[in-house]
Amino acid sequence: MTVPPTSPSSRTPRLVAWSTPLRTRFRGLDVRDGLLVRGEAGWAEFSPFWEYDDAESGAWLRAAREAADLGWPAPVRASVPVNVTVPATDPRRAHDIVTSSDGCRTAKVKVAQRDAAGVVESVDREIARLEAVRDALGPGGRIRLDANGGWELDEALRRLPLLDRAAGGLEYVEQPCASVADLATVRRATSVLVAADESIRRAEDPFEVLRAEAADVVVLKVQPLGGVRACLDLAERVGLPVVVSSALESSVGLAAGLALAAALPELPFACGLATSQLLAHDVVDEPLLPVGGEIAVRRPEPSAAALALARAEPATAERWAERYRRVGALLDGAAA
Ligand SMILES: O=C(O)CCC(=O)c1ccccc1C(=O)O
Ligand SMILES: [Mg+2]
Repeated sequence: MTVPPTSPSSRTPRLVAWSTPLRTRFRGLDVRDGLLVRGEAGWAEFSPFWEYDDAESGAWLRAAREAADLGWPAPVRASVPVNVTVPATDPRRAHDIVTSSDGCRTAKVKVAQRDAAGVVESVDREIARLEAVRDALGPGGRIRLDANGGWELDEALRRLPLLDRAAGGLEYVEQPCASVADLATVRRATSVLVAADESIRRAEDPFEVLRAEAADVVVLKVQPLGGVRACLDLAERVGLPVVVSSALESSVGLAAGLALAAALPELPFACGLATSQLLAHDVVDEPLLPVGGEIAVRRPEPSAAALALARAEPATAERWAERYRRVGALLDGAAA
């Protein structure tokens, strides 16, 4: 891959790799990177996490091809209410993140964080984080949790009533346990609503959640589910309330999530699309950030000025170009 030394507009490269530190460690990551791809319909993002193999990355590439070649269905709303995303961090930092979130009235707080040795964070620390978030939000704000499937069933059942109390009421808990069966048990045994995330986007069969009556809400992410149209189709077939979330993309990738949230017939919950707040640098001049708790629906383009701070090193760019080529060959081979 050739990474031009000059501005993207003067050389119009088809592929540009980006990389940025995160402001706060998230999902065990300190850096996020990805690839921007320009097609007839505009700039697209291909950014599967590095632990995803080529087969699982195929859906992410289908989403990028849709954005680059086709664009997205028309919006039915002009702005999308969003949550502030609070990583598994200390109470002071959690408080700061919420107060500097530009008016978000919903906070999504990460819990069930495991350290390098696999030891789960104590419930006392989770309680302290939730108290700080409630203090920062005030009584009117909503708090949801995301455990990323990290609790054993007994941990979830023991902790959720305590966390519900510490938060002053939870909106829902996202993926408290890994298995669909455990989600169903949590849903039946506690008063907290359950949202399914990994059980939808990394599952062989996303409808298992429905058959097991394991969730009240589903989280949809454009890249892992193969594009905006694929998500709209899934939302229609699932028939449960949908929350659109990011996969920690740059604003080029976030625009696809925003297009999905803007095109859904119903949008009863705030979406997890305010994650440009977690990046030290974004690839566009005016990142997709909330104003008054909502992000205006638009599709920003990468700029040379922004990429001056967010461009990947040549070795990283080479890895992305290779991965893009391999996943593309796999997809095209599989389709033939
Ligand atoms: O929903 C949000 O607030 C932010 C997105 C988010 O949490 C996320 C970002 C990248 C990968 C996984 C997840 C997740 O929801 O588990
Ligand atoms: Mg999640």
